[in-house]
This record gives sequence, structure tokens and C-alpha cells, in this order.
Amino acid sequence: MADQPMIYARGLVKRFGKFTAVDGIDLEVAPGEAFGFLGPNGAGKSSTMRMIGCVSTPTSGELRILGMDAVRDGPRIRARLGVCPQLDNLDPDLTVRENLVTYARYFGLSRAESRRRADELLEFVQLAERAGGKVEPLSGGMKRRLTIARAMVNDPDLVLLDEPTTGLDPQARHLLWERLFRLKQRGVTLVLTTHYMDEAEQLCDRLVVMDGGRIVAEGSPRSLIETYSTAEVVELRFPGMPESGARHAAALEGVGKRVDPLPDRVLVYVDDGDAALGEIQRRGLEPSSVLVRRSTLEDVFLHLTGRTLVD
Ligand SMILES: Nc1ncnc2c1ncn2[C@@H]1O[C@H](COP(=O)(O)OP(=O)(O)OP(=O)(O)O)[C@@H](O)[C@H]1O
Repeated sequence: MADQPMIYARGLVKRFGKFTAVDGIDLEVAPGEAFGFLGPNGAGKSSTMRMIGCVSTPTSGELRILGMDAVRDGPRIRARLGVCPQLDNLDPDLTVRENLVTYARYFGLSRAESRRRADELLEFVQLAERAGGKVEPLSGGMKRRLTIARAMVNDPDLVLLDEPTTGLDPQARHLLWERLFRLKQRGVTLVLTTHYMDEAEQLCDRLVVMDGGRIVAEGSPRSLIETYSTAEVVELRFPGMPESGARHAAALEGVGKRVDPLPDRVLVYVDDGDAALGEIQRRGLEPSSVLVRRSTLEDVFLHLTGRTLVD
């Protein structure tokens, strides 16, 4: 049981009519891992998560969650999952604490146990002082934290988070990441979807990059960057872009390992940013702005698909 994967999928497919949203994916998530699905809108991340959460039936393929069959054992699996959906579905008529207590009661906890569990979780997500207030006035970040607390009510083995920080401001995102990191430290297996490369880099031990319903790459953030990108990226903006982009990209050929013209900038993939800047100067190119940065998962995605993660 200890070595059994939390999630095991082989040839997993989800079709909606003739449309294939998830196109034969293989997955294994180990206990205690923080695992991510990174991809743009429409990549098939949510469709996969809904099958893992046993609220959507696979069209074909094998899917085992916590060692059980996702189709046959749905109710038993769901009882041991924590689910944080993309849209918060908190009850606006209840107080913050009552949202958790009501949920805990579904899982068979007594009223006293439910209140104790709710207070402990509100402490954990730093909402204790809002316990008696209504949900409505909470900020977006607070509502997300409350949704995460609710997902933890049944002390789940596996927590599924669908785009946990979409729509939140940077401060709220960082606070949420910090709390999720604590959960990970407690040994909870986290599975999340995101189209934010920084979120995937911060939280995930391992991830799959999804595009068009398929897995296009898999590994740790670091190994993906090492495999599919270079150590550094030089970002150059030129006057007259986007029209002048192709011309400037051609003039940059050979400066690094790869040149990618985007509408608003040209990316040059290099091992050594300083050496590349020297070469750019020698070639007499005159960008209006220059930035040297380290490679990210966004660069990996661009390399694999020719597109950016977020439009
Ligand atoms: N119930 C449905 N009926 C028909 N098509 C669907 C349904 N659910 C999802 N799709 C389609 O399947 C594709 C994958 O959707 P999915 O929500 O899994 O993508 P995603 O990667 O999670 O993107 P997002 O970030 O927008 O949630 C999309 O083209 C979507 O329109």
C-alpha cells in the first residue's frame, strides 16, 4: 500500500461527442508528491482533474485512484479526496466557520468534532478572526483559502486543486502558495492544474506539460528547463515590432541556441547572457530594451508548442 501510486492512469481518454479533450494520457503520482498539470486554457487539465476526482467518467483507459478503480469505487475514493474546484462554491448564507462545519457533518463528524476541526483549519488558513463573519465580504484570496480549508475537512490523502490562484493578486497568490507548501510538508499529496509557470515552479516536485489533450513533456521543473531550454534568455525589444520582428530575429541567428520572435519581443536562448550581449553589440543591433533572465517553464512550453502559455 505504501508504495502504491496515489494516481495511476494508462491510455486515459475523455471525449465530449466527437471532440477529444483528453487524448490517451499515462500518469503516475506517488504518495507525498506535489504534482502539476501545466498547460494553456483548453489543454485538457480540468477534464483530467474531473476524472481523477471521480465526477466525470473516462471514455476509455485505466484510472486508479488510491489503489481503487475510479469508475467502480467512485464514492469510496471521493470520501478520501479533498477537492478545491476552479470556482469557489462556498455557501454565502453561512458564516465562514459554518461553511466548514456543515461540510464536516457530511463526512460524519459530530457537531463538536466538526467545530473543532473547523477552528483548527481556520487557524491553518489564517482566517480564524473571520470565523463568525459571512463569506461574502472576504477577498478572493480569503475565499480560496477557505475553499482549501474545506477541502481538508476529511483529512484527505490526496488534495486536488484546479487552478488554485487564478484571478488572485500577487500577494494573495504568495500567501496561498505558502499555505500549500505547508500542506506538502505535512505529507499531503497535492495535485494541481495551472497555467502559471511560476506556480508550477514554486509548488510542483514534478509536472506534466499538457497541450491539446496530450502530455508533451514530463519531469521536475528543473529537469524540464534543462532538457528543453537554455540557462538564460535574452529578451530584446526593437522599434517597429511586430513588423520588424522577423528581420531582427534573422539578424540574431547564431547568437544563441535558438531565436524565437514573439509579437512584442525577440527571445534569444543562450548559455551565457553576457557573452550574447557582447555579440549583439558587435553585430550593430540596436534594441530599444534588453533583459537577461533565467529560463522558465514558459520557455519550455514555447519550445514544445510554439505558443505562449498565457495569451
Ligand atoms: N462538458 C464539456 N462538453 C464539451 N466540451 C468540453 C466539456 N468540458 C470541456 N470541454 C472542452 O474540452 C477541452 C478541454 O477543456 P478543459 O477544461 O479540460 O481544459 P483546461 O486545460 O482545464 O482549460 P481551462 O484552463 O480553460 O480549464 C476544451 O476545448 C473544452 O471546451
